[in-house]
Amino acid sequence: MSSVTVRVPAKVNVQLSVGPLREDGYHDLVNVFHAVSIFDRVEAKESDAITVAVEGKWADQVPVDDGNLAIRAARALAKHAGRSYGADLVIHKEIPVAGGMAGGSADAAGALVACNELWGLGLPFEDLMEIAGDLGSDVPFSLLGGTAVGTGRGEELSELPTGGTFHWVFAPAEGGLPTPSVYAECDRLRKESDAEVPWPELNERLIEALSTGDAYALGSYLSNDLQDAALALRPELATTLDAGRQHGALGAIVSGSGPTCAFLAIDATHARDLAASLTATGAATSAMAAHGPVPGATLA
Ligand SMILES: C[C@](O)(CO)[C@H](O)COP(=O)(O)OP(=O)(O)OC[C@H]1O[C@@H](n2ccc(N)nc2=O)[C@H](O)[C@@H]1O
Ligand SMILES: Nc1ncnc2c1ncn2[C@@H]1O[C@H](COP(=O)(O)OP(=O)(O)OP(=O)(O)O)[C@@H](O)[C@H]1O
Repeated sequence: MSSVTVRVPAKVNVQLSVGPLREDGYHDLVNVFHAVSIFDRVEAKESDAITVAVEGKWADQVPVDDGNLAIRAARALAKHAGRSYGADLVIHKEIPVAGGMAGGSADAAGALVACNELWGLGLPFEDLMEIAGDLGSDVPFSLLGGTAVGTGRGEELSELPTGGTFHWVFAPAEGGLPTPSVYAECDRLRKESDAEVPWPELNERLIEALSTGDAYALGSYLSNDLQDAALALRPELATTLDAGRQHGALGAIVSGSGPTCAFLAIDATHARDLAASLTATGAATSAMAAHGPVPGATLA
Protein backbone atom coordinates (compact mmCIF):
# COMPACT_ATOMS: atom_id res chain seq x y z
CA MET A 1 0.00 0.00 0.00
CA SER A 2 1.58 3.36 -1.00
CA SER A 3 -0.86 5.80 0.67
CA VAL A 4 -3.49 5.69 3.44
CA THR A 5 -5.93 8.45 4.48
CA VAL A 6 -7.70 8.67 7.85
CA ARG A 7 -10.48 11.04 8.90
CA VAL A 8 -10.53 12.20 12.54
CA PRO A 9 -13.15 14.32 14.35
CA ALA A 10 -12.93 17.30 16.70
CA LYS A 11 -14.41 17.07 20.20
CA VAL A 12 -16.43 19.18 22.58
CA ASN A 13 -16.58 18.45 26.31
CA VAL A 14 -20.21 18.38 27.48
CA GLN A 15 -19.10 17.96 31.10
CA LEU A 16 -15.57 18.87 32.17
CA SER A 17 -15.12 18.56 35.92
CA VAL A 18 -11.59 19.27 37.11
CA GLY A 19 -10.33 17.84 40.41
CA PRO A 20 -7.42 19.14 42.51
CA LEU A 21 -3.93 19.59 41.00
CA ARG A 22 -1.99 16.30 41.21
CA GLU A 23 1.68 15.95 42.07
CA ASP A 24 2.51 15.10 38.45
CA GLY A 25 1.10 18.46 37.26
CA TYR A 26 -2.13 16.97 35.86
CA HIS A 27 -5.68 17.08 37.24
CA ASP A 28 -8.03 14.15 37.74
CA LEU A 29 -11.07 14.71 35.57
CA VAL A 30 -14.58 13.63 34.86
CA ASN A 31 -14.46 14.48 31.20
CA VAL A 32 -17.50 13.72 29.02
CA PHE A 33 -16.21 13.88 25.44
CA HIS A 34 -18.47 14.15 22.40
CA ALA A 35 -17.03 13.80 18.87
CA VAL A 36 -18.41 16.26 16.30
CA SER A 37 -18.42 16.46 12.51
CA ILE A 38 -15.48 18.82 11.98
CA PHE A 39 -12.72 16.60 10.62
CA ASP A 40 -8.98 16.72 9.97
CA ARG A 41 -7.67 14.27 7.37
CA VAL A 42 -4.28 12.65 7.82
CA GLU A 43 -2.67 11.02 4.80
CA ALA A 44 0.40 8.77 5.22
CA LYS A 45 2.54 8.06 2.15
CA GLU A 46 5.44 5.64 1.79
CA SER A 47 8.78 7.30 2.54
CA ASP A 48 12.21 6.65 4.07
CA ALA A 49 11.82 9.24 6.84
CA ILE A 50 8.93 10.59 8.95
CA THR A 51 7.93 14.07 7.72
CA VAL A 52 4.82 16.24 7.96
CA ALA A 53 3.17 18.91 5.81
CA VAL A 54 -0.01 20.79 6.68
CA GLU A 55 -2.63 22.22 4.33
CA GLY A 56 -6.10 23.75 4.73
CA LYS A 57 -7.73 26.52 6.71
CA TRP A 58 -5.43 26.75 9.76
CA ALA A 59 -2.23 25.37 8.19
CA ASP A 60 0.01 28.36 8.95
CA GLN A 61 -0.56 27.95 12.73
CA VAL A 62 0.64 24.35 12.91
CA PRO A 63 4.30 23.39 13.54
CA VAL A 64 5.87 21.09 10.92
CA ASP A 65 8.89 20.16 13.02
CA ASP A 66 9.28 17.52 15.72
CA GLY A 67 6.70 19.38 17.84
CA ASN A 68 3.92 18.23 15.52
CA LEU A 69 1.82 15.66 17.37
CA ALA A 70 1.34 13.56 14.22
CA ILE A 71 5.12 13.14 13.86
CA ARG A 72 5.39 12.24 17.54
CA ALA A 73 2.62 9.67 17.09
CA ALA A 74 4.27 8.06 14.04
CA ARG A 75 7.61 7.89 15.88
CA ALA A 76 5.96 6.34 18.96
CA LEU A 77 4.25 3.72 16.77
CA ALA A 78 7.52 2.82 14.99
CA LYS A 79 9.24 2.52 18.37
CA HIS A 80 6.45 0.27 19.65
CA ALA A 81 6.86 -1.90 16.55
CA GLY A 82 10.61 -2.01 17.17
CA ARG A 83 11.67 -0.88 13.68
CA SER A 84 12.63 2.33 11.90
CA TYR A 85 9.78 3.10 9.52
CA GLY A 86 9.16 6.20 7.37
CA ALA A 87 6.02 8.07 6.27
CA ASP A 88 5.31 11.41 4.64
CA LEU A 89 2.29 12.68 6.58
CA VAL A 90 -0.01 15.28 5.05
CA ILE A 91 -2.55 16.88 7.41
CA HIS A 92 -5.59 18.59 5.93
CA LYS A 93 -6.61 20.89 8.77
CA GLU A 94 -10.25 21.82 9.43
CA ILE A 95 -10.19 21.71 13.26
CA PRO A 96 -9.29 25.08 14.87
CA VAL A 97 -5.70 25.15 16.21
CA ALA A 98 -5.23 25.55 19.99
CA GLY A 99 -9.00 25.98 20.05
CA GLY A 100 -10.04 23.48 22.75
CA MET A 101 -11.32 20.98 20.17
CA ALA A 102 -8.39 18.51 20.34
CA GLY A 103 -7.06 19.27 16.84
CA GLY A 104 -3.49 18.17 17.54
CA SER A 105 -4.78 15.06 19.33
CA ALA A 106 -6.93 14.26 16.28
CA ASP A 107 -3.86 14.38 14.04
CA ALA A 108 -1.92 12.15 16.43
CA ALA A 109 -4.77 9.60 16.42
CA GLY A 110 -4.99 9.87 12.62
CA ALA A 111 -1.26 9.24 12.24
CA LEU A 112 -1.46 6.16 14.50
CA VAL A 113 -4.26 4.59 12.45
CA ALA A 114 -2.76 5.59 9.08
CA CYS A 115 0.77 4.35 9.86
CA ASN A 116 -0.52 1.12 11.45
CA GLU A 117 -2.15 0.44 8.07
CA LEU A 118 0.63 1.82 5.81
CA TRP A 119 3.31 -0.19 7.60
CA GLY A 120 1.13 -3.32 7.72
CA LEU A 121 1.60 -3.64 11.48
CA GLY A 122 -1.92 -4.86 12.21
CA LEU A 123 -1.70 -3.69 15.83
CA PRO A 124 -5.00 -4.09 17.70
CA PHE A 125 -7.02 -1.08 18.80
CA GLU A 126 -6.02 -1.60 22.47
CA ASP A 127 -2.31 -1.18 21.58
CA LEU A 128 -3.06 2.03 19.69
CA MET A 129 -5.07 3.28 22.69
CA GLU A 130 -2.11 2.67 24.99
CA ILE A 131 0.31 4.56 22.72
CA ALA A 132 -2.32 7.31 22.38
CA GLY A 133 -2.55 7.80 26.16
CA ASP A 134 1.20 8.44 26.34
CA LEU A 135 0.99 11.07 23.58
CA GLY A 136 -1.67 13.23 25.30
CA SER A 137 -4.75 13.05 27.51
CA ASP A 138 -7.18 13.71 24.63
CA VAL A 139 -5.58 11.37 22.05
CA PRO A 140 -7.35 8.14 23.13
CA PHE A 141 -10.74 9.80 22.68
CA SER A 142 -9.77 11.02 19.19
CA LEU A 143 -9.22 7.34 18.32
CA LEU A 144 -12.46 6.17 19.94
CA GLY A 145 -14.93 8.93 18.99
CA GLY A 146 -18.66 8.80 19.78
CA THR A 147 -19.48 9.97 23.30
CA ALA A 148 -17.43 8.75 26.24
CA VAL A 149 -16.45 9.63 29.77
CA GLY A 150 -12.75 10.00 30.51
CA THR A 151 -11.35 9.70 34.02
CA GLY A 152 -7.78 9.92 35.30
CA ARG A 153 -6.14 12.54 33.06
CA GLY A 154 -9.06 11.95 30.69
CA GLU A 155 -7.39 8.98 29.00
CA GLU A 156 -9.30 6.15 30.77
CA LEU A 157 -12.42 5.92 28.64
CA SER A 158 -15.86 4.32 28.95
CA GLU A 159 -18.28 4.68 26.06
CA LEU A 160 -21.64 6.35 26.74
CA PRO A 161 -24.88 5.64 24.87
CA THR A 162 -26.54 8.51 23.02
CA GLY A 163 -30.08 8.61 21.66
CA GLY A 164 -29.91 10.32 18.29
CA THR A 165 -27.94 13.24 16.95
CA PHE A 166 -27.16 16.58 18.60
CA HIS A 167 -26.66 19.74 16.52
CA TRP A 168 -23.97 22.26 17.38
CA VAL A 169 -22.42 25.54 16.31
CA PHE A 170 -18.73 26.25 16.96
CA ALA A 171 -17.30 29.77 16.91
CA PRO A 172 -13.47 29.71 16.82
CA ALA A 173 -11.76 32.80 18.25
CA GLU A 174 -8.80 34.62 16.74
CA GLY A 175 -5.59 33.26 18.32
CA GLY A 176 -5.61 30.12 20.43
CA LEU A 177 -5.27 29.46 24.15
CA PRO A 178 -2.50 27.11 25.32
CA THR A 179 -4.07 24.28 27.37
CA PRO A 180 -1.42 24.40 30.19
CA SER A 181 -2.06 28.15 30.69
CA VAL A 182 -5.81 27.57 31.08
CA TYR A 183 -5.31 24.81 33.68
CA ALA A 184 -2.79 27.06 35.48
CA GLU A 185 -5.30 29.95 35.50
CA CYS A 186 -7.96 27.58 36.87
CA ASP A 187 -5.57 26.65 39.73
CA ARG A 188 -4.76 30.32 40.35
CA LEU A 189 -8.45 31.32 40.54
CA ARG A 190 -9.14 28.43 42.92
CA LYS A 191 -6.24 29.42 45.18
CA GLU A 192 -7.49 33.01 45.19
CA SER A 193 -11.02 32.01 46.21
CA ASP A 194 -9.65 29.55 48.80
CA ALA A 195 -12.64 27.23 48.25
CA GLU A 196 -12.19 23.48 48.64
CA VAL A 197 -11.93 21.71 45.26
CA PRO A 198 -14.42 18.82 45.21
CA TRP A 199 -13.60 15.42 43.73
CA PRO A 200 -15.16 15.37 40.22
CA GLU A 201 -18.42 13.41 39.85
CA LEU A 202 -20.35 12.41 36.76
CA ASN A 203 -23.62 14.32 36.35
CA GLU A 204 -26.18 11.51 36.02
CA ARG A 205 -28.82 13.89 34.62
CA LEU A 206 -26.48 14.83 31.79
CA ILE A 207 -25.90 11.11 31.08
CA GLU A 208 -29.68 10.63 30.97
CA ALA A 209 -30.06 13.58 28.57
CA LEU A 210 -27.40 12.09 26.27
CA SER A 211 -28.97 8.63 26.32
CA THR A 212 -32.48 9.89 25.58
CA GLY A 213 -31.31 12.39 22.96
CA ASP A 214 -32.92 15.28 24.90
CA ALA A 215 -31.13 18.36 23.54
CA TYR A 216 -33.06 20.76 25.82
CA ALA A 217 -31.94 18.87 28.95
CA LEU A 218 -28.39 18.45 27.64
CA GLY A 219 -28.22 22.20 26.98
CA SER A 220 -29.17 22.96 30.57
CA TYR A 221 -26.58 20.55 32.04
CA LEU A 222 -23.52 21.53 29.95
CA SER A 223 -20.67 22.41 32.32
CA ASN A 224 -16.99 23.24 32.08
CA ASP A 225 -14.76 23.90 35.10
CA LEU A 226 -12.17 25.51 32.78
CA GLN A 227 -14.65 28.10 31.53
CA ASP A 228 -13.97 30.73 34.23
CA ALA A 229 -10.25 30.43 33.55
CA ALA A 230 -10.74 30.76 29.78
CA LEU A 231 -12.99 33.80 30.34
CA ALA A 232 -10.44 35.35 32.72
CA LEU A 233 -7.80 35.03 29.98
CA ARG A 234 -10.17 36.08 27.15
CA PRO A 235 -13.02 38.20 28.68
CA GLU A 236 -14.51 38.96 25.23
CA LEU A 237 -15.70 35.33 24.96
CA ALA A 238 -18.51 36.17 27.42
CA THR A 239 -20.08 38.42 24.76
CA THR A 240 -19.99 35.61 22.18
CA LEU A 241 -21.60 33.15 24.62
CA ASP A 242 -24.33 35.70 25.49
CA ALA A 243 -25.05 36.33 21.81
CA GLY A 244 -25.56 32.59 21.23
CA ARG A 245 -27.99 32.37 24.14
CA GLN A 246 -29.91 35.38 22.79
CA HIS A 247 -30.22 33.58 19.45
CA GLY A 248 -31.87 30.62 21.14
CA ALA A 249 -28.95 28.26 21.85
CA LEU A 250 -30.07 25.56 24.28
CA GLY A 251 -26.67 25.81 25.94
CA ALA A 252 -23.55 27.92 25.39
CA ILE A 253 -20.16 26.90 26.70
CA VAL A 254 -16.43 27.29 26.11
CA SER A 255 -15.15 24.13 24.40
CA GLY A 256 -12.54 22.44 26.65
CA SER A 257 -9.70 24.86 27.31
CA GLY A 258 -11.12 27.31 24.73
CA PRO A 259 -11.22 29.77 23.15
CA THR A 260 -13.73 28.17 20.72
CA CYS A 261 -17.32 28.71 21.92
CA ALA A 262 -19.81 25.84 21.51
CA PHE A 263 -23.58 26.29 21.17
CA LEU A 264 -26.14 23.48 21.30
CA ALA A 265 -28.92 24.00 18.77
CA ILE A 266 -32.46 22.57 18.55
CA ASP A 267 -31.93 20.90 15.16
CA ALA A 268 -29.88 21.19 11.96
CA THR A 269 -31.88 24.18 10.66
CA HIS A 270 -31.52 26.05 13.95
CA ALA A 271 -27.76 25.32 13.91
CA ARG A 272 -27.43 26.83 10.41
CA ASP A 273 -29.49 29.89 11.42
CA LEU A 274 -27.57 30.34 14.66
CA ALA A 275 -24.22 30.17 12.83
CA ALA A 276 -25.45 32.76 10.32
CA SER A 277 -26.74 35.09 13.08
CA LEU A 278 -23.51 34.91 15.09
CA THR A 279 -21.43 35.98 12.11
CA ALA A 280 -23.95 38.49 10.69
CA THR A 281 -24.14 40.36 14.02
CA GLY A 282 -20.35 40.29 14.44
CA ALA A 283 -20.62 38.24 17.67
CA ALA A 284 -18.28 35.72 16.04
CA THR A 285 -15.79 36.11 13.18
CA SER A 286 -16.70 32.66 11.90
CA ALA A 287 -19.08 29.89 12.95
CA MET A 288 -19.40 26.25 11.85
CA ALA A 289 -22.49 24.07 12.18
CA ALA A 290 -21.74 20.43 13.05
CA HIS A 291 -23.37 17.36 14.57
CA GLY A 292 -22.41 14.61 16.97
CA PRO A 293 -21.72 11.95 17.91
CA VAL A 294 -19.51 10.76 15.03
CA PRO A 295 -16.94 7.93 14.94
CA GLY A 296 -13.29 8.38 15.93
CA ALA A 297 -10.26 8.02 13.61
CA THR A 298 -11.50 6.05 10.59
CA LEU A 299 -9.81 4.92 7.35
CA ALA A 300 -11.22 7.11 4.56
C1 LIG B 1 -8.81 20.50 28.23
C2 LIG B 1 -8.91 19.13 27.57
O1 LIG B 1 -8.82 19.30 26.15
C3 LIG B 1 -10.28 18.54 27.86
O2 LIG B 1 -10.55 17.39 27.07
C4 LIG B 1 -7.82 18.18 28.06
O3 LIG B 1 -7.88 18.01 29.46
C5 LIG B 1 -6.43 18.58 27.62
O4 LIG B 1 -5.88 17.47 26.99
P1 LIG B 1 -4.52 17.55 26.15
O5 LIG B 1 -4.49 18.79 25.33
O6 LIG B 1 -4.36 16.22 25.47
O7 LIG B 1 -3.48 17.74 27.32
P2 LIG B 1 -2.05 17.06 27.58
O8 LIG B 1 -1.21 17.25 26.35
O9 LIG B 1 -2.20 15.69 28.14
O10 LIG B 1 -1.52 18.02 28.72
C6 LIG B 1 -1.19 19.37 28.48
C7 LIG B 1 -1.22 20.10 29.81
O11 LIG B 1 -2.58 20.30 30.24
C8 LIG B 1 -2.68 20.15 31.66
N1 LIG B 1 -3.58 19.03 31.98
C9 LIG B 1 -4.02 18.19 31.01
C10 LIG B 1 -4.89 17.15 31.32
C11 LIG B 1 -5.28 16.99 32.66
N2 LIG B 1 -6.10 16.00 33.04
N3 LIG B 1 -4.83 17.83 33.62
C12 LIG B 1 -4.00 18.87 33.28
O12 LIG B 1 -3.60 19.64 34.15
C13 LIG B 1 -1.26 19.95 32.16
O13 LIG B 1 -0.75 21.22 32.48
C14 LIG B 1 -0.55 19.38 30.95
O14 LIG B 1 0.84 19.62 30.98
N1 LIG C 1 -1.00 18.46 14.34
C1 LIG C 1 -1.18 19.56 15.09
N2 LIG C 1 -2.27 20.32 14.93
C2 LIG C 1 -2.45 21.43 15.69
N3 LIG C 1 -1.58 21.86 16.60
C3 LIG C 1 -0.49 21.14 16.82
C4 LIG C 1 -0.25 19.96 16.08
N4 LIG C 1 0.89 19.44 16.51
C5 LIG C 1 1.36 20.24 17.46
N5 LIG C 1 0.56 21.29 17.67
C6 LIG C 1 0.78 22.35 18.68
O1 LIG C 1 -0.12 22.09 19.76
C7 LIG C 1 -0.76 23.29 20.18
C8 LIG C 1 -2.18 22.95 20.64
O2 LIG C 1 -2.90 22.53 19.51
P1 LIG C 1 -4.32 21.86 19.52
O3 LIG C 1 -4.98 22.31 18.26
O4 LIG C 1 -4.21 20.41 19.76
O5 LIG C 1 -4.99 22.55 20.79
P2 LIG C 1 -6.35 22.26 21.48
O6 LIG C 1 -7.36 21.91 20.44
O7 LIG C 1 -6.64 23.41 22.38
O8 LIG C 1 -6.04 20.98 22.35
P3 LIG C 1 -6.97 20.29 23.44
O9 LIG C 1 -8.40 20.59 23.12
O10 LIG C 1 -6.61 18.82 23.26
O11 LIG C 1 -6.48 20.83 24.74
C9 LIG C 1 -0.73 24.22 18.97
O12 LIG C 1 -0.60 25.55 19.38
C10 LIG C 1 0.48 23.76 18.18
O13 LIG C 1 1.63 24.53 18.51
